Amino acid sequence: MNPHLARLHHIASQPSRRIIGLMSGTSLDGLDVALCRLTGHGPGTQLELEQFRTVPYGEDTRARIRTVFAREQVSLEYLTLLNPWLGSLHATLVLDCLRTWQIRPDEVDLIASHGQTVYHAPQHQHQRIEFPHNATLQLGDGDHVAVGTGIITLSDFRQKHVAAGGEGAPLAAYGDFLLLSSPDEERLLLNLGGIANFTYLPRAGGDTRTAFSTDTGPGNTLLDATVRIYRPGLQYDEDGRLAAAGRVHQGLLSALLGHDFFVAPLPKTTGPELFSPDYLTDAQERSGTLSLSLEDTLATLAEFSAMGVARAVEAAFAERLAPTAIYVSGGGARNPVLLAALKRHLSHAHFAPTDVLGVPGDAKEAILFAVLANEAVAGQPIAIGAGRQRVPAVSLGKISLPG
Ligand SMILES: Nc1ncnc2c1ncn2[C@@H]1O[C@H](COP(=O)(O)OP(=O)(O)OP(=O)(O)O)[C@@H](O)[C@H]1O
Ligand SMILES: CC(=O)N[C@H]1[C@@H]2OC[C@@H](O2)[C@@H](O)[C@@H]1O[C@H](C)C(=O)O
Repeated sequence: MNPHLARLHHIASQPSRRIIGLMSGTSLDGLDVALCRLTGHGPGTQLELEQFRTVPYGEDTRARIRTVFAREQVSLEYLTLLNPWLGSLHATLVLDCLRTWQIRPDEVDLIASHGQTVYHAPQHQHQRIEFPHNATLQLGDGDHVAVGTGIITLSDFRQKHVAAGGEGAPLAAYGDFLLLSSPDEERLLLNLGGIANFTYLPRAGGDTRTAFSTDTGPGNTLLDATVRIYRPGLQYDEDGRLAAAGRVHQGLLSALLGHDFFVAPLPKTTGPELFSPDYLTDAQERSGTLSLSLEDTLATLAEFSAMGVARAVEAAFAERLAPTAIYVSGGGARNPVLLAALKRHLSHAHFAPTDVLGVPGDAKEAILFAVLANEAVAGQPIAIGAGRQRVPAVSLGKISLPG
């Protein structure tokens, strides 16, 4: 037997595994590295987060990714070159973290690498009739991560979801369901990243077919892009200070909300391909607000993100009361203007950070991929959401051997 397959077999048969989850999200702020000890599998999975770090990307890395990120037209050569480069970069960053944590690579069982989404194309967004299916593309090839670190690597988690009829996202439902279901309450887990999404979890032991996750629209992506355009050098509106000094412009807000995405059935996904600076410019033109101040524009965009979340919650729970327990993660949880708007629109709910559930918000998505890898090698296809469209019961991820 191939010794790497023998090692994988051994890892899969152990009661617990040490897995590094890697996530690089749409905000391009850096690589999240979560060293997890996962015991068991399925709904009994236990998580111990041993270490976590976000390794910030340098300006050069961000610029390379932005050369292709969410763009319809790019150089095919550049894309081809970026794929192994990112994989090797991620391998190097993992080795740097392991050195800092004084852990040898052979003390880690698996890496679960999300890669970098560079283009997300659900059918409702690309609308090309010659391609009647969903598609999504993540770069940072798993073979490069495996060979570069010497650690068996699972990657490219989204393709199986698409192959089985999903949009390739959000995958959060699977990990949230395994780690965060509670017998005491039904929950919403709200992630405010570049794109905002939430997972609905019924009470543990309840009807698992009702669990699902959905994107709701922009989280921070338009806020960040606008700050970068008006204030080059700034990456985002720290603590929402600029937005707090502005006022919501109702005309611009209506124009922003006037897209079919906000009335499309749940679950649904989106990305910065749609919610780009052009989307804002178009709404500004239609509402005659091209010369609105930066502060008022940001205040309106924060309101827009919050209303996207509120509309999706209303749509999901049109016929009954929405869960009152909402746990928040993602960088947008640090934006007080966004949070205040959410609390206004979802006034029935109690908000708390996911940290109170033992899962630090900043690490949650990286942990999610470690959980998916754990299921792929030691578990079963994850059967949730069978009552909802596009939540396939599959195990996710491709396996790269280091030699
Ligand atoms: N102190 C802060 N004040 C305001 N906003 C903040 C603060 N800290 C982080 N953010 C916002 O959070 C963003 C990063 O969020 P996060 O890391 O959750 O995104 P991501 O994981 O890349 O996105 P996605 O989940 O869509 O892939 C920043 O770009 C910024 O907009
Ligand atoms: C295609 C893609 O990378 N989507 C991301 C993105 O970031 C947030 C939101 O849009 C979510 O749908 C997804 O990530 C999380 C981890 C998910 O799949 O659940």
